[in-house]
Order: sequence, then C-alpha cells, then structure tokens
Amino acid sequence: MTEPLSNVLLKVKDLQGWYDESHVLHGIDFEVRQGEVVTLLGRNGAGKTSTLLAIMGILAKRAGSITFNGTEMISLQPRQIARLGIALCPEERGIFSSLSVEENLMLPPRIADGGLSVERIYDLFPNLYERRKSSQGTKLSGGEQQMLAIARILRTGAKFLLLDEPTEGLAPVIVQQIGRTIKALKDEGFTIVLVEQNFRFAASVADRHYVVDQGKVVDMIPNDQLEENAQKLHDYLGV
Ligand SMILES: Nc1ncnc2c1ncn2[C@@H]1O[C@H](COP(=O)(O)OP(=O)(O)OP(=O)(O)O)[C@@H](O)[C@H]1O
Repeated sequence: MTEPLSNVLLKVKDLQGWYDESHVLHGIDFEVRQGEVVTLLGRNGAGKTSTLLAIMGILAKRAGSITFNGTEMISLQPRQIARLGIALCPEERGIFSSLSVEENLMLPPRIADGGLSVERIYDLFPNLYERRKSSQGTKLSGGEQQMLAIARILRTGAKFLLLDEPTEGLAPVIVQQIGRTIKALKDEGFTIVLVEQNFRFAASVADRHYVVDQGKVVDMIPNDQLEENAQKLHDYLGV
C-alpha cells in the first residue's frame, strides 16, 4: 500500500459510515485503477457491503473522501453518483419476477453513452437469450438471476461496476461462467470492484485484493503475491 498507484479512477480515503447511530465503517482506504478488477475480502460483517453502499451514496450517513475520476462524491446523492458512470449490482439482485428477462433488461435508465445493446447482452449471456421471453410465473435459476442482474447494469452505460457477492449460492459451473463474464468485461475496459467470500473465485479474476476487517481496510495483496500471503489471509478471513 506504500507505492502510489498510477491511473487511479476511484480513491476512497478514511471512509466512515453509519446506520443511524451505529458506526460500522471506521476508515476504509483503497484505490482502483482504470481497467482493474479489485476485490474486497473479509469475514461476514466486516463492512464490505456497507462500503459499496457508501460509495453509491445509499449508505447516506458517511464521511471521509470518495473521489471518482477526480470528482469528490462524499456529498452527492445516489442519482448523481450513478450519473458519473458507476453502477451497483446488489447481493439481493433485485430481479422483478413478474417481468420477463427482456422486460427486466429494459428497466434501467441510460445514465451514460455506451450502454450495451440487448443484442450484445445476449452475446455475453446466451442463457438469457434462451430465457428472454420467460414471463410471469417462470422462475429463473439463481445463476440466471445473477446474470440478469449484471446484464441489467451493463445496459446503463456505467463502466465502473460494483458487484456484491455475484457467486453466492451458485453451482461451480455457473461460478465459472460468471468468472468468464467478468474477464470479458475487463477486456472491454470495464473497471470492477468485487465483494467476494469465494476466495478461489476472487483469485481467478482479480488483480488485487483489499482485506476488510471491522470496518477498516487492513491490507492489500496483489493477486500474484497470494501464495506467499496465504497464511496471513487465512488468519484475516478465518477460513
Ligand atoms: N441495515 C443495517 N442496519 C444496521 N446495521 C447494519 C445494517 N446492515 C449491516 N449492518 C451492520 O454493519 C456491519 C457491516 O456489515 P456489512 O453487511 O457491510 O458486512 P459485510 O462485510 O458485507 O458482510 P456480509 O458478507 O455478511 O454481508 C455489520 O456489523 C452489520 O451487522
């Protein structure tokens, strides 16, 4: 963490956050460069989801500094933050089960130029193409819901994506598919912050990992230095 990073797109500095009176973020510091995939790793309750919510302004009671492309966002509203080209794919996915796949895809507002067309979405997610007309009452699998949730934020034109535990509860073959999608998005120039519990998955897609513990970032480990840091990570994560 000592070496300054070049080409920094998101810079989070001494981020504090509260749910009412409950102080849960106690000094989150991390940086993300253009085009990187970076993970936030940590035990349950460490503050990873809250960090994503604070970046989006959804956790409104926050302090410190969050700059994106040089713009200070700490006092901005979620709507204004989204318009800078940042999108969150929440853990609960937020799929409307009464709408078809295609109707779900049509929901998000366009916040920037360059949102992916529905055709391009179907190229990236062939399963969604097959299910596009599935409508009311048709239940999508967990993997399909996750893909739809990611696909939906790609429609907005956001190029900076916050993904909250996209692999949670999914079968290994689907996890692999999501890994391929994340790599494809990186190749297309997207920048991604990933909250993950699945450490093997995180290692397969990310450039760097930040460790979150009790509302603070306590370490940064480049992906190519994971092996020599395995014991340390094991202690942090309690795995
Ligand atoms: N809506 C809420 N109201 C009050 N406290 C909350 C709320 N959501 C989370 N917290 C608390 O904030 C702290 C950080 O939780 P957070 O969900 O950010 O952790 P996390 O690292 O994402 O873990 P998990 O993987 O369990 O989601 C925890 O102590 C949690 O109990």
